[in-house]
Amino acid sequence: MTDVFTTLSPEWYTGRSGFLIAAAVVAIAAVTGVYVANHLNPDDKDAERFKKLAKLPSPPGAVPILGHLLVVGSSPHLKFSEWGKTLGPIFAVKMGSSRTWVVHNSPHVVRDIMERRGATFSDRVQTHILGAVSNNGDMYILADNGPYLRTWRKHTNNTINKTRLDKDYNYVFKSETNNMLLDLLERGNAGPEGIDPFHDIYLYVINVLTLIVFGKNYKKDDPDYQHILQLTIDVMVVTRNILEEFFPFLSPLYRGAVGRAKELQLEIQQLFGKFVNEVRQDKKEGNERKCACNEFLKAQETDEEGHLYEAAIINTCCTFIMAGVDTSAVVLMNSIIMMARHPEIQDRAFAEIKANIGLDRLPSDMDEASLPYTCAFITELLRFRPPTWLGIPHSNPKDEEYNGYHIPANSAHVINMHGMHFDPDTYPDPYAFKPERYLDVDNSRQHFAFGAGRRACPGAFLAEKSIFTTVARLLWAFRIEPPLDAQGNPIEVALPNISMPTPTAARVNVRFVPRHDNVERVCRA
Ligand code: HEM
Repeated sequence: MTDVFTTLSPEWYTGRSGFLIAAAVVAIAAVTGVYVANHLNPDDKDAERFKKLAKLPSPPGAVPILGHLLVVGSSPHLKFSEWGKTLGPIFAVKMGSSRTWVVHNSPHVVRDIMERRGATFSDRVQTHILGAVSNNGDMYILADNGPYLRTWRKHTNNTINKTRLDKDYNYVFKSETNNMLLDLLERGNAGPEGIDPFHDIYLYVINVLTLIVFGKNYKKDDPDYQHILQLTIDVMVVTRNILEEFFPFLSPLYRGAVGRAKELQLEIQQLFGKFVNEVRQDKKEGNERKCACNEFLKAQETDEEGHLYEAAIINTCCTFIMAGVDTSAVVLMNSIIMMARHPEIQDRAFAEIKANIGLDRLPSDMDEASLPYTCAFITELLRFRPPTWLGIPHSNPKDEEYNGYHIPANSAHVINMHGMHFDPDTYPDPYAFKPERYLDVDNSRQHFAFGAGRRACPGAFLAEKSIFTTVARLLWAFRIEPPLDAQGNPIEVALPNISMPTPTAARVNVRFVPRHDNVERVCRA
């Protein structure tokens, strides 16, 4: 905006017209100023207001160009939690030369900003790499808030809400866990060194998702399965490249990564396009598959808004798989690690399962209400080691005010799960793994693993159902024990690493020792 009072600076008027003119001009300006202030572009008025607001507290140590990057280091969540102790529940850091990052360090800030003001704080942070890999937001996980996102969140909810999952997809969790248990029964206790269940877990989570999305599952050596697994890893690697976000002025240096992201998008369109076509073909031939993709194709026939175009369907199907595979696999691997480290927790959970379900059938997700300790184990797992410590940043397209602070336009908002999940006021003895902390407390906000507000994970029900079924069945079938050294002594299974902001699934060896003789019979029944 042109600032009336800057235009009327002394240099401007004294040099040319003398004090009389100056006085007249000032008088006119005063009147005009009132008029202009009342009729300014609202954005300009806002800009004035925002200038007067306090700046968010910020830690020391920022330097030109790099901002706080050097002091933040490679474990930002750990540093944010440390800073939160002195800076309070919300503060700002400068990550590189670009936007302000706003750290949400307390549940009430997340509630006030992301939940109550979801209409304003629900864009995503955009970079060329993210734009390329997502086909400019066709993968709606990376799209800004708007009609496209709303349409796809609506279709997601219609397809994988709790009722639909219970009604249409229960068989998926049951059959896929059975396959995994039988495989582990065969290989899991063959030698003292145990086995690494990484591929069993990935096969399970990918099959759960491909069955729900495309009505199709795979064997480990199927080339399509291998391709999905590889793409999941490649997309994860390319989207982790966030230096472009921190130093946008170096954009020529990122061409290689943007090119790679475009290649991956092409690969996604080919592979997932093939899957979508198979579903379409079956539909044409009257063999409609019961799957999310088929529902999207049906909705496409009556789509008036134009958001269900081919690339959108392909990328949404792919998003379900990309968003759900690693996250669920990390949680399941962590569940195995925590079981191996805590025989007393396993024994208590098994006792609960045996008493309430018995050994003649497998537990299912319908048993949640009668297995509170098993549920508490999973909740504690999501508090103690969520698959990401900072979630996916939200953004606000315009300048905003919060509690007297100015939140600059295009800020990136992160939920610092680490700070909140280890807050001793909410979770006494926070670094201890204690499922029982959830048994007597009515704590509806138990963790932030699934994010918050309008962008909160729409796959949370699916993930919870899948994780509960798997964990309850592993506990029912096996005692998970650490591997043994040459002398037959147990080798401690390491805790999942806490230093990575987005950890990958841990690689560990454990032994799956059958708890009873019914495992094979019941799994094959
Ligand atoms: C333990 C498993 C999972 C965890 C911990 C998890 C966590 C998250 C988090 C933190 C976000 C970002 C939320 C935010 O911005 O506030 C998210 C978004 C998302 N998740 Fe999940 N997720 C899991 C499994 C799944 C599954 C199985 C699906 C499959 C449908 C899925 C689909 C999505 C999608 C589509 C989004 C983007 C939502 C949007 O941008 O509006 N997630 N998830």
